[in-house]
Amino acid sequence: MLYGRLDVRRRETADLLARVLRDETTGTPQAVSERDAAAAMYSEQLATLSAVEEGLCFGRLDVEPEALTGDADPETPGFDQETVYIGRLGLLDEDHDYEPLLIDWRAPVARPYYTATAANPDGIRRRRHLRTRSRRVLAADDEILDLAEAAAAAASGTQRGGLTGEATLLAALTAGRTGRMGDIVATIQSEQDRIIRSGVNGVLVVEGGPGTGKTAVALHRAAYLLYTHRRQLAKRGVLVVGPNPTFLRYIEQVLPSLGETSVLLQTVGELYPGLAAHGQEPAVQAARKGDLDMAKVLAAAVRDRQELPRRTVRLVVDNEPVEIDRDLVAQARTRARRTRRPHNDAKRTFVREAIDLLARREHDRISRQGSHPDVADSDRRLLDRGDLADIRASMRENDDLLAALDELWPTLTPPQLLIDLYTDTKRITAATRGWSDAQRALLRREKPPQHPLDDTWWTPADAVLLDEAAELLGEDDTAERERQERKREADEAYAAGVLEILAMEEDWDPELLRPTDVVDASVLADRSRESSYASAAERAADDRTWTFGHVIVDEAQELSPMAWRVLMRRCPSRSMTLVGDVAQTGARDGASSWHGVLSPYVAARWRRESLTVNYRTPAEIADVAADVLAVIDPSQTPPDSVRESGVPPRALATDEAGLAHQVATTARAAVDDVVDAEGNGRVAVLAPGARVEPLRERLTADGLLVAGGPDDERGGEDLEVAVVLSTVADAKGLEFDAVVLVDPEGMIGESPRGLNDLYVALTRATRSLDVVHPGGLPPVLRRLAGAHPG
Ligand SMILES: Nc1ncnc2c1ncn2[C@@H]1O[C@H](COP(=O)(O)OP(=O)(O)OP(=O)(O)O)[C@@H](O)[C@H]1O
Repeated sequence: MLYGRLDVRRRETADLLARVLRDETTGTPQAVSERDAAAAMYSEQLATLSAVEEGLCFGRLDVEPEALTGDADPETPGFDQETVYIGRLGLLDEDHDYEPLLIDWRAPVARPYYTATAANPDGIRRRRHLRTRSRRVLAADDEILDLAEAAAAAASGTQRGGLTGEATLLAALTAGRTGRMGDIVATIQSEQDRIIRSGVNGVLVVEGGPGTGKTAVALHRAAYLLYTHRRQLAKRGVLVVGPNPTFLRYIEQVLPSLGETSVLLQTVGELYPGLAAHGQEPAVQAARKGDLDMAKVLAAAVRDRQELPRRTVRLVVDNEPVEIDRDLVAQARTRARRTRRPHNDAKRTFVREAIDLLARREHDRISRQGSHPDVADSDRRLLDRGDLADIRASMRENDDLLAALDELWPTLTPPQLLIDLYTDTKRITAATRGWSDAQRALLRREKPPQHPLDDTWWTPADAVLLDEAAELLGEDDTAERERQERKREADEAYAAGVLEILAMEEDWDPELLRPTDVVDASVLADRSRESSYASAAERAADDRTWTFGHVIVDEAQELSPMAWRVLMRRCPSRSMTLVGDVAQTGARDGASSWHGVLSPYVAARWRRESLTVNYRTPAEIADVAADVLAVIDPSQTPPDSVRESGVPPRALATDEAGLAHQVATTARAAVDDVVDAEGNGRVAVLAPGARVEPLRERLTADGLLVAGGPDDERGGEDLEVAVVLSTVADAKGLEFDAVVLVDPEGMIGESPRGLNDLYVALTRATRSLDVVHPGGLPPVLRRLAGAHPG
């Protein structure tokens, strides 16, 4: 019945869209704009309706009749129903007084589906979990929320305490991985739900060990916030920042599958518009560029470009000699700097002041000449020419003079500033007072990029510096902004009219997707700007000064202090969700404490939530990881694994000569073990950086790896193949059915945070773990040796 209803909705929306697109307009800009706005809206609705096909309805709540008399808000759909069905979106029954047929998982009435327990049933008698594939029900699991029955079930071993919908949850957790993260709407657990629905304001830090669902929770929180605070957030959009392109590919389908499109996913390297920086550099170098000190260095680098001439510059303007000397430039420079405006903006002051000073000098000189008693009357016309305003005007039009001033205070773009700095030792020295030569050498680059925004030349740390440089350089776009603001106001007034007409014209389904629910006048006006129907997310991607309604940072422990500075600029409201695990920090300049990261921006005003259950790693593997955590930070408690796999992790000893062979054999066995006939199941070979390329050759030759990456512009690893070979840094946040971990000793030795890397590598597997070690087994992994001596 629900799918039938969904089909009707889709048909209706498709018809409306078709009608709008067919519509003959009068051809006036307004009519075109009106049609395009309606078309964009229907397309968006259609996308949402298509996205919910799989798992449309996944739960049912039976409410105690007496609980219905509570003081629930009568506006809330389903508040007075004894049975409610929970699903991916809300559907109403138009023929029966708009009774809710399906309740959106984010609506308040759906909440007990995730939080009710036998001890605290929240008015719920029974909770049913439906497992479906396509339009077929595969299984239904019931939970009776009654203490006595729960105790009996626990005693008989059929139900374990603390988990909601255990059978459905375990089915989800043990399913073979596809290389893309899926949503968890059907099985969100109580501690996760609390975080997902936490208030939108302020900074929320979510901590939890590996596999506790931090990423899943962060993405569902984005969907929840957009649903609950649509008006506030749809317009500004939500930004999700992830650690690398591979990770973004891994998660990019989750939000669209929840019907959300106003979310922009970016890596740090993409924060500067027009650039997807993925150049490589050593960790020490990235750390140096990520230090907060770089803000001062860049400011100094900009000041260094506001030069004093070494020698007096001599020019001829209007047949008169003009001299630009140090004193004059110094004066003009001081005045320009005093404006405290960005460099390119302050340039106008510099040029105006310099010309003014030159003109005065010239004026004085001419006046002196003109009043000399020996000057013949015929030459007194010089005095007329000595009119100050005239002198200024002709100087302002003199190309040579302007070029000379331009050299002293050049207009700069952010890439130019950085390229000029990196490629010139003298400039580096001038900007880095107090640095050692070794530190300075970390900024030096030999060759400039072919193209100013070459993605492979710039590194993610550079992208952050480009943003900082853009702040310091600025652009003088005041006039342009004013023009746009005026146009926006006019567009908004117009859009309000369009909406009114749309609302009157159609017999709108009074559900979630009435036009006025999806867009308001300002959103519509935004969309119709320059006939571009880009979503807030798309427009935000092109605009460095865009500020978001909410910012979510995943693997937040990896961000450098400079990157935090940029993100805080993108979110002046400080409505943020930061998820991470300090024990997994791999970056040298990453966070070792949240307090250190946040206090410069929000002082002590942030709240913390924790996740404690590990949904990914089976207990056998988690125990090995826990030994490593105990060395990294003994004060941390490892999360509890939700299940055992029955497959003990193995250590496989080899030597240098036999390493590649051992890795290939182990990976092949893992593929046979975990990849099923439908192609589900993924294997990762995780190795220290230096071993990746030699292994790639071998695994490709053996037919285990396919050459070539994904063919979209984001880059990163292709995750939809059976075997992935990667460093730990690139596997951050990902998961695989089986992991072959190569050379743990090498991994530990590779960086000062090598143990953290080992910890991350150990916690990627949902089923099996094999550790191939060419040298001895590191003491921290002795548990593996115990299980498999030798
Ligand atoms: N409530 C849930 N129902 C079903 N699956 C879940 C649930 N919570 C988490 N998972 C699954 O557990 C796995 C780990 O989740 P996720 O990647 O979000 O963890 P994480 O805390 O971000 O891990 P890491 O710190 O290692 O990146 C994912 O496959 C996720 O889908």
